[in-house]
Amino acid sequence: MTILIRGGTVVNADRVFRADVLCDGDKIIAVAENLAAPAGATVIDAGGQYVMPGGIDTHTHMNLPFMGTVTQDDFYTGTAAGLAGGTTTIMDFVIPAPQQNLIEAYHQWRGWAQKAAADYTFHVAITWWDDSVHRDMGTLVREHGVNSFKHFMAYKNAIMADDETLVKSFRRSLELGAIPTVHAENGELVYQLQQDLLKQGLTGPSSHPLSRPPAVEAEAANRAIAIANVLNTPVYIVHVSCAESLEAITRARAHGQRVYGEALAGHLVIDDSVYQSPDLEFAAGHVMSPPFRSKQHQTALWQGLQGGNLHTTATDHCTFCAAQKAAGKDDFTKIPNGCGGVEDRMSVVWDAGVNAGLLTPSEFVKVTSTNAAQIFNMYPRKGVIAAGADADVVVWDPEGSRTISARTQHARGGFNVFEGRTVRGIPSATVAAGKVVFQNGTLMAVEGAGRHIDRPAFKAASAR
Ligand SMILES: NC(=O)NCCC(=O)O
Ligand SMILES: [Zn+2]
Ligand SMILES: [Zn+2]
Repeated sequence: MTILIRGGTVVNADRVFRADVLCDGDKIIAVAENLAAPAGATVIDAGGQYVMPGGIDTHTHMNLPFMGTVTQDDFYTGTAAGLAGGTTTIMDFVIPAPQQNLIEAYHQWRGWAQKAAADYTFHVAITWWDDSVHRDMGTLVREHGVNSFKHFMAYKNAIMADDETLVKSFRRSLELGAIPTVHAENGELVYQLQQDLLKQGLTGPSSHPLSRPPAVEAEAANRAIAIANVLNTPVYIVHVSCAESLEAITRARAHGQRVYGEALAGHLVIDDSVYQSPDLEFAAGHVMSPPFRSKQHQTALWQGLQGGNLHTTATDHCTFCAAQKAAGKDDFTKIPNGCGGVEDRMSVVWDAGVNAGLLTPSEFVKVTSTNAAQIFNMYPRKGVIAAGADADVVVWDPEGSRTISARTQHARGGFNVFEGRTVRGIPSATVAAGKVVFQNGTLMAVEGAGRHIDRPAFKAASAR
């Protein structure tokens, strides 16, 4: 398929310029003014609109078995929803059960992802440690295109990585040229605070944020950063939600440490008042970890994105329906943690960031696509509008608007944390791997069209 996107303004992370964009097969082949349409080409008129690299959501959980249940969105429905919102690549997580062989888990997730409508790639979680994990990390990096490993510092008695695992895995990641990433919350503290709250009879969702205050997150962020500093590894902190974690990142970066931070669209615009709702289904629908915080923390996160101490935006898309959330109706610790957003991130960040004057269009591209591609070694295949890059392109209508609702979303779960929010700035067309997959409100996602994106190590793997 040949596609000419004509008359738009290309927005890359480094500059904004008038150009047409010609795609052939799954690649962009030319970016220049006044390109002629080849015979048979599909022409998209982008007059007055922006033409940007497809969004990369660095943090999703499709088809995730978690807390005794499985997320509502699988790799097809979740990636299709992303395409409707301008996200053309997701970075999902292989999360082996404790003692599960890493390679077996990797193939399990690859099997589930066969359905994906958009490109995908995997971080692999290190949830336990022995010699086979050390060995299999090498195999994943050398043979399976994995260059990032995830560590849950929370979820005690489940997938939590202790300090021994963190140290050994960070060291192994360095050896392999992979980047360690962390969910930074002190799992022991969370567990003890949860038990205290339950003993006091505080069993509802309003206890969820009380069991995970900012200091719990900051302790883990500081610990991960300290371990990375001693071992001389980079580290990427997922879903940074509070000022204290951001301060830890900022301080480390000021001392020359290579620390990266991710902000979630939800944490940027939703505050913790949601947990006080008398509608317990609504409050439980917002239970995710780390929890939504006060407005002061939202302001700090925006400053982090503006100042370059936070680098990516993601969603942690992890959808559970009301019936699943009801597993915790008598005990908030049993509410499956997770919220959606893959369909909404680009518009939410544009509306609350660019329209509010907090981000320029180029900064928007940086934090929704380019930085992710660079940090996780997919650049310049992804993250830029340039000849040779993948034909993942969003035609962005800065004046188009929509009101977000679970009633009209493509994602499953029947709930949306952005419910009722009207956003200005929406995709008028999404091109993924050289195919028009969304145009003027119509989704044309194809099950199975997504591809696994191999991400090479950051330096040649040793012969070990
Ligand atoms: N974030 C969340 O609450 N659920 C998904 C798993 C995780 O990322 O911690
Ligand atoms: Zn997490
Ligand atoms: Zn997550």
